[in-house]
Formats: sequence, structure tokens, C-alpha cells
Amino acid sequence: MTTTVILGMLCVHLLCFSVMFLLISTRLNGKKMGMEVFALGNLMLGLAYILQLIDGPPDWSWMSVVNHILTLSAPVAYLLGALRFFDRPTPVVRPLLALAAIYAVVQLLVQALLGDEARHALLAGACVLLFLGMIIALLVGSRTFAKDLCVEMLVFAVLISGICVLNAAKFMMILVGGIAALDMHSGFQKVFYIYMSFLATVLPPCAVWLVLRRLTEELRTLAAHDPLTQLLNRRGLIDALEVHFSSRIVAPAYVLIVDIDHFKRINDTHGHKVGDLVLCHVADALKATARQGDLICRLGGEEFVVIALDAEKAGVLQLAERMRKAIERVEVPGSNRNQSIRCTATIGVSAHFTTAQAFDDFLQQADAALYRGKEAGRNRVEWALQEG
Ligand SMILES: Nc1nc2c(ncn2[C@@H]2O[C@H](COP(=O)(O)OP(=O)(O)OP(=O)(O)O)[C@@H](O)[C@H]2O)c(=O)[nH]1
Repeated sequence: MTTTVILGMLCVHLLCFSVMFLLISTRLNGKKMGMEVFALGNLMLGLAYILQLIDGPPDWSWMSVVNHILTLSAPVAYLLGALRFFDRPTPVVRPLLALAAIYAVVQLLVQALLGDEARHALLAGACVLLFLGMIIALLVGSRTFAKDLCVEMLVFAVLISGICVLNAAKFMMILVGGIAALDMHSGFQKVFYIYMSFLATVLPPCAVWLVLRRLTEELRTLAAHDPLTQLLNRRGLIDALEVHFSSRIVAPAYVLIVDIDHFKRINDTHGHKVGDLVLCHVADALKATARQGDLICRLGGEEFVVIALDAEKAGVLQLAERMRKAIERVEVPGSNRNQSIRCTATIGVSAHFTTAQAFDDFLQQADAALYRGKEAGRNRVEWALQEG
């Protein structure tokens, strides 16, 4: 009776969370982060346990064959969902159908040649191998592709270790005690289903937590970057400056405003689309010439800001000249195919500053220098009057 109740609750958990995963996946436009596959995994496992409740004792039956296929396919579905979560485009239906077909044939062969015990031992053994593979993937992931989710990966590894050990114990018990070891009301099966219920309760909220983390990170990145050039926007720049100046004792930083000369003419002659392309090429030129760690931002329109961090004046002068020359070399295919567009930029450089709060003042200083550079004929680097 107790086991039946536990198993019933387990089915309810699995099916409810399956619906929840499905609902979440419908709200995630485009990138579903594997949620729809987790829903499928939960559905399959839920159905497997429903069949177990209906089927009764672990004897040979077609229902039992289907039950075993679903039980093995569910963790494989979770694995495929995890691959999708980590942005690896993975087919789901075909691998699962192939697994179902192969495992059906293998089950029938084992049943015919070795009997029912061997078929149940096969499922427990296959689950052990599958869970072992998952644990290894999680441990490797915590040090490589999922470093930012290290704690979560380790928690998943510990939880899955439990079910791996229980399956290994089940495998041994079948070998030693035969099919009687699978009596639904035995102490071992009770522990097994209680642990499964625990996993079915704990793992889905963990998966939802991972999706929430990924979503908030994506939102933060979107809010901090310019969609056209993928450079930082003003907000992203201020945040990065605050992090930089609060983290350690820092050397001076300089503001460089880079403004494309006569950009309006490019737009007017070649159209807005080509103008956008010029902006992207200039952004690439700035990225290629900046030193590692410098902050590059598109302030708006055709105006970029580079913050040279931990710099001294001579180095900043060289950097500004390098950037000016790199922009001179930019070539963008024009509206007329035979014609390529070139552009120049004027760069205004501020005196040095050492706090994030001072940024606006020094931006104004660099802007005044930029204005003088434009007045003096453009395509040049101009320093602030009060240099640091
Ligand atoms: N293609 C494109 N054009 C933009 C964008 N944002 C602003 N602009 C255009 O950039 C041009 C800026 O022109 P101005 O401020 O007069 O400056 P300029 O023509 O570069 O002249 P100087 O700065 O004085 O050398 C305007 O025509 C804006 O419409 C954008 O995102 N894409």
C-alpha cells in the first residue's frame, strides 16, 4: 500500500512538472533551452511508472517491455535537453525512436535467451552506465563548458550519484536474489521509489533555476550592449567602470571619444544601411586595436568611447593614433558595387581620471577636445587642455 502511494505521488510529480516545463517552453520564444525535451523526459518517466502501477508484479508482458523502454529513454531525453540548454543543436525525436527500437529488440532477445531476470538486470545495468556517463559529463562540465554553473553541476552530480548507486544495488540484487528482489513492496523498492520521488521533487525546480539564471544573464547582456555593433552601450560602460574602479587600486584611466567624420554624408550618399555597415566596421577596427581590458562603447550615432584602463599618457597617445589609422584603413562596399567607402575619425582624449563618478566630467573634457579636433580639420587626435 505504502509503495503504491509513493509511486502514485511520483507519477503526479513527474506529470505536473512535465506540464510546467511545457508551459515554460511555450513562453520562451525561439530558444527553449531544452525545456520542451525535459517535459518529454518527465512525461515518459511518468508513463513508465503508471504502467508499473497497472502492470503489477515484474513478470514478462508487453507492457513491461514498453515500461523498460520509457524508463531508459527518459534519462536520455534529459541528456538531450541538457545539450540543448548548453546551446548544442541536438535532434531529439530520431535518437529516441532509434533507442526505443534497438532496446525493444535487445529486450526480446535477452528475454528469449536468458529470461525475465536478465531483462530486468539489463535495465538496471543500462541505467547505471547512463547515470555514470551523466555524472562524468557534469563533473567535466563544471570545469569546462559550464564553469559559471559549477555549484549547480556538482549538486546535480551528487543527486544523480544516488540513483546510480541504487540502480547498481538493484542490478546486484537481481543477480543474487532473482526477480523476487523486484517485489514492489520490499524495503529496497520502497527506498528506491522514495529517492525517485525526492529527485522528481528537487530536480525540476533546479532546472527552472538554471533557466532563470540564463534568462537574467541574457537580459543583463542585452541591456548593457548596443544591438548594432555589440559593443557596450552607455549603461554597460558605466557598470564596467564601477566594477573596475571598485575592485582594486587602479592606475589612471583615459576617455577617448572617437567620432566618424562627415558621417551624415555617407548616410546621405549611400543610405542608412551602408551607414550601419560602416559603424560595424569601425567598431571592429576599434576592437582590433584596443588593448586587452580596454572598454569600448558606442555612445550613440557615430560616436564611440574607448576607456584606456591602467594606462599612462604616452601609451594612450599611441593607442589613439593606432585607432585613427585603423579607421582610415576601413573599407566598406558602397551602394555602387565598384565603389568602396572609406572614412576617417577625429579622436578627443581627456586627462586621466581614477573614479567612476568622475567619468561624466572627463567625457565632457574629451568632447571639448574632439570639438577642437573637428574645428582644426578632422582626422586627428586632440588632447584635453588640462592633461593628466
Ligand atoms: N546609419 C546610421 N546613421 C546614424 C545612426 N545614428 C545616427 N546616425 C546619423 O549620423 C549622422 C551624424 O551626423 P552629424 O552629427 O551631423 O555629424 P557628421 O556628419 O559625422 O559630421 P562631423 O561629426 O562634424 O564630422 C546623422 O545623419 C544621423 O542621422 C545609426 O545608428 N545608423
